[in-house]
Amino acid sequence: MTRLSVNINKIATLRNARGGNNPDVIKSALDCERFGAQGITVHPRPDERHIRYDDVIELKKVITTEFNIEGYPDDRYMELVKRVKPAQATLVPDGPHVLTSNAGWDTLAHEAFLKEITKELHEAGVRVSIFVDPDSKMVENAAKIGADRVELYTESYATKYVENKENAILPFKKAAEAASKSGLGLNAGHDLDLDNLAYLAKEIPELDEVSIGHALICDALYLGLENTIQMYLKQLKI
Ligand SMILES: CC(=O)[C@@H](O)[C@H](O)COP(=O)(O)O
Ligand SMILES: NCC(=O)COP(=O)(O)O
Repeated sequence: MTRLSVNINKIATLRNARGGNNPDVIKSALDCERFGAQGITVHPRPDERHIRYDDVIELKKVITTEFNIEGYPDDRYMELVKRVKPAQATLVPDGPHVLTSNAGWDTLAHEAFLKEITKELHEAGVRVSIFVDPDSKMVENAAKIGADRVELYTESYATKYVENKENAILPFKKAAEAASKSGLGLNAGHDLDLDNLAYLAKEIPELDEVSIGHALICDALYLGLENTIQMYLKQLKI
């Protein structure tokens, strides 16, 4: 069954808005776990506009489910991940000033760089997932690089789902097949929500994990966090 990792970036966005500690990011992570989340995801960005590098260090001390740290593998990210040793590092090609993640890696063009980074993370005992668009060539080359998993960037699925879900899922099914043939584990994320999640999980049963933040935290404002996590988990039961 597909596991749900809750991305808590947006809780930190809210906290940072007032400069205090409300909502408490650490408590929120523990509550997500208590309510059934099977992992916690964070994506510290260089400007620390939501999750701060210090949050990541504190979170690691208390989290008991899988900890996933996403980010561009610059020196600061690598130092943090090697120190914290999460279950998984998800490598994302974001420039420092992007509003949010907006593309997957070109694993051919950046093969040598990603190979070196993957090797360093493996030496630190961290599982490596590479964020890619649903493109079989990019997936296959992630396997050549030595990654353990790929995370499929689902923004295009979420956008197209509204018009035509059968078309929206097609490239993702092909990419999932390429991952499976290449011996890679499979994650997915970005803009997944209560409308589009169940269909993704049903059509791609080999999906190991989804990481969901923005929509889940927005829904939680209306529905309450415990109730929201139960509803997401229900979407994953196929
Ligand atoms: C890697 C990815 O898919 C992103 O969704 C990211 O984790 C979210 O980052 P922000 O919370 O900064 O938009
Ligand atoms: N890897 C995707 C993620 O962590 C959350 O993306 P989103 O749900 O905030 O779009």
